[in-house]
Amino acid sequence: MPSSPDRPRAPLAVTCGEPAGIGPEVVARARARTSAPFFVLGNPDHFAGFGIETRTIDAPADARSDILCILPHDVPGAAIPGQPVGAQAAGVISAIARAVDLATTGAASGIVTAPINKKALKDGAGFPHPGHTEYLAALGGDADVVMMLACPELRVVPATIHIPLSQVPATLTPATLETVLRVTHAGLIRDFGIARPRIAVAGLNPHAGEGGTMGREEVDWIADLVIRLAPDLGCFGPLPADTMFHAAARAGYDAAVCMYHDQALIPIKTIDFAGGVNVTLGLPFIRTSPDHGTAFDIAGRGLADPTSMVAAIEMAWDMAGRRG
Ligand SMILES: NC(=O)C1=CN([C@@H]2O[C@H](COP(=O)(O)OP(=O)(O)OC[C@H]3O[C@@H](n4cnc5c(N)ncnc54)[C@H](O)[C@@H]3O)[C@@H](O)[C@H]2O)C=CC1
Ligand SMILES: NCC(=O)COP(=O)(O)O
Repeated sequence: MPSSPDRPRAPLAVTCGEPAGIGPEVVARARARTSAPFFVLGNPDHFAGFGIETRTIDAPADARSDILCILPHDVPGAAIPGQPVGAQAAGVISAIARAVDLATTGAASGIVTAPINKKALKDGAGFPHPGHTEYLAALGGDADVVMMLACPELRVVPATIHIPLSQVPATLTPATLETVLRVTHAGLIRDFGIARPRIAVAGLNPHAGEGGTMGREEVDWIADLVIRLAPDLGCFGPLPADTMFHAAARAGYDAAVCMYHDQALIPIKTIDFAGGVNVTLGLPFIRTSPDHGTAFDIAGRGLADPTSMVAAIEMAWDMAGRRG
């Protein structure tokens, strides 16, 4: 059942992510750093040992904000830092689907995903998706979704996501870029409260092609598309990507739509790796995630910084409040 202004919001559903990674640690440590209500779906044993009091609950409505509440989910066996266990992969995946069900029925206000290791899920359970974003799009009825990474100084959207660089030019089409721009525009209004979003569009090629001398996509179609959509979507460009992320340039837009994964993610992870949040726009439910991955190199060593997980939880909670 969806929430409304006169009914208390349901807690957030946090997924356990890869047990061999830093997900359980950052979820546990996040509990002490935010008052937003959440529970985590996973194996309670995986959340012990972080010095955070835990409690197993029977239903989302039992979640409390002063204690780490765990709704048990079948992810069998011990968590071994840095070493994924094949038999756990199916549970990691089904926890995501269960969280989506809870959000869809209103038992959860939204979902926050702890990081998964894509290779571990492929090896362990044949996971066919390159990441959460694509899996959630499928669970959301093949929704047109957009990956946005956001921190206080910058929001970026990669128009193509988890594909080889060699496939980017063929995957980018006027139709796909138009969809990305429309979903981004709608998300900035709905979830970030920006009445008239300004969207900067990066070029694909060095110097945004420099008039066709370094690649033709910009002159062949990107510029025309951006001009056509500008009155509706407040977009402009294509801009040379190397000069659109310095502080003065960032002040001129609310989000930068980039052509491929690293063009978008390198600037934001450089500016604010600790505080960045990954949010999926276009889904019929709220989903955020920390910007980092499973970090096997530091798992189990007490070094994981929970700041991004805290920011992801608080962003999802704010969005839930905004949506009502
Ligand atoms: N939302 C998700 O499920 C995401 C999953 N991944 C997956 O994570 C796996 C590892 O990816 P990598 O590229 O190595 O990125 P990573 O983010 O896991 O690690 C990169 C570097 O940052 C450090 N680091 C990451 N998070 C940290 C934290 N909270 N505190 C302190 N240091 C931290 C790590 O120790 C490592 O040196 C891959 O399988 C990737 O696909 C990556 C990004 C997001
Ligand atoms: N590099 C971002 C990333 O891998 C996160 O992807 P997703 O699992 O949120 O789709």
